[in-house]
Amino acid sequence: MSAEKITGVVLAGGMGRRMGGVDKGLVELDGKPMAAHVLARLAPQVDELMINANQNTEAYAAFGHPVFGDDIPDFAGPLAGLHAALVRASHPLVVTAPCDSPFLPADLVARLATALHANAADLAVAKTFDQAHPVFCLCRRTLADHLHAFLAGGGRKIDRWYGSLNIVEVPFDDEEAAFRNINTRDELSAAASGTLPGGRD
Ligand SMILES: Nc1nc2c(ncn2[C@@H]2O[C@H](COP(=O)(O)OP(=O)(O)OP(=O)(O)O)[C@@H](O)[C@H]2O)c(=O)[nH]1
Ligand SMILES: [Mg+2]
Repeated sequence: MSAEKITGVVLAGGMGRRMGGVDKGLVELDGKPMAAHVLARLAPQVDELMINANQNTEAYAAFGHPVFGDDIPDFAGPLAGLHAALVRASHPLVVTAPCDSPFLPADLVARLATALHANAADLAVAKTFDQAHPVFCLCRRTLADHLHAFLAGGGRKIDRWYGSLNIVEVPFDDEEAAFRNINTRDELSAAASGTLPGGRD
């Protein structure tokens, strides 16, 4: 792990429309909320852990980590959650993981940090083959003002913000299944039974 300390943030601020408008992080997989799966995988990889959620704050607080919502209203997307995280993090680096990817790699943070430092990048982001996984990123806290300006100017698209930065894409081709992403009820049942391929972002 890098000498610079890292704050981990579980992004659970979405509306879960493809699952019928539920709070996806609280939906259970194998008897445990999906956010709890993600927290358990991320906890050993970071020095501080927080949760970004815009609804059901008390339920998220029960996981035992600080919970905060977006500063920008009306579900502006994952960048709003990342911005709120950057301004609250205690540590110089912030890593994000979405609440709906319960199998995330155990070496996610180590590999992102190695690449970030080796390339002197502002942000490291995971990919498998040619599929980007933009909500799995490790980001310098000093980007908070830059991101704020992007959001204040109406920017919402994560790829467009990344396009303005010095980023490094980190291949996880050997761990493709770990990025399995659960957006619908069908994908949830498939993940529980472990029989069907998972969904994409
Ligand atoms: N903070 C914050 N996070 C968001 C927002 N919208 C999506 N996210 C997060 O971004 C990640 C990827 O989002 P999606 O898979 O599209 O989740 P979602 O938006 O809840 O689901 P859909 O409504 O079906 O698209 C998840 O971790 C979401 O919680 C938002 O407005 N604010
Ligand atoms: Mg969405």
